[in-house]
Amino acid sequence: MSGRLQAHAAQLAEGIAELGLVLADETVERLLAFGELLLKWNKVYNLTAIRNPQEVITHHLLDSLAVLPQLPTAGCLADIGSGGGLPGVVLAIVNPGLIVSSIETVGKKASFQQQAKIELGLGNFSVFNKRVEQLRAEDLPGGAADGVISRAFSSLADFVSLSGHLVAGGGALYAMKGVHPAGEIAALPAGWLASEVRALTVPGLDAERHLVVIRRAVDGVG
Ligand SMILES: C[S@@+](CC[C@H](N)C(=O)[O-])C[C@H]1O[C@@H](n2cnc3c(N)ncnc32)[C@H](O)[C@@H]1O
Repeated sequence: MSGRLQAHAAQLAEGIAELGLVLADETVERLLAFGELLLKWNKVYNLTAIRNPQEVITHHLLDSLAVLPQLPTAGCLADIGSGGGLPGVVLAIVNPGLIVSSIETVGKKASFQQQAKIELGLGNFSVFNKRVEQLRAEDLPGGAADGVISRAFSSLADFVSLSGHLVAGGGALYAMKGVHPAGEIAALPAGWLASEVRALTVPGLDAERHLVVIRRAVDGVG
């Protein structure tokens, strides 16, 4: 593979090792290929504020990979407000056993993701160009999702209100956040609880990152 990210391939490999992940060379090549697509099409599709190749590695690829150990490894995962496919495309690339549905309301961003799906040969990835609140659980491949994730989408309360109907019984919502969102956790809608708030370290990213896991109170956690 050639392209602007190739000069940063070693940084990606080191970051993957630092996260304790073991990925096949072919998988790492696919991650780089997705990063190249983001860089190539960003101007046309207005996908992300990040235009620097090194930041594509840290802010997009490694940030998305950092949550991997906390997520279900099989079943269905829905990514809400996925923009240029983050973290959904990355998670689909590294986990072929997971069926990933990506929900994005802006047509050109969804089109980019569909193109990435084709170019990267992602059979376990589907894109829905819809507002999440208009999507029914039965529209997802496999029905209600075992996990529903978002990054930079909304407050935790809005995430739960707009997307909670897509979570299967016993499943969870996963919100990728910056600083510890204590105030947002206190404002969660009735019937939902933050069962875990985990501080994450992302190699090369000098910023606070947290993953908030939210479950229905009836699932007996809290
Ligand atoms: C700040 S961007 C984050 C994109 C991506 N998750 C990331 O981290 O790079 C939020 C995205 O949510 C999408 N969005 C906003 N409201 C939505 C809704 N109700 N349903 C689906 N997508 C929505 C926007 O179009 C936008 O692409």
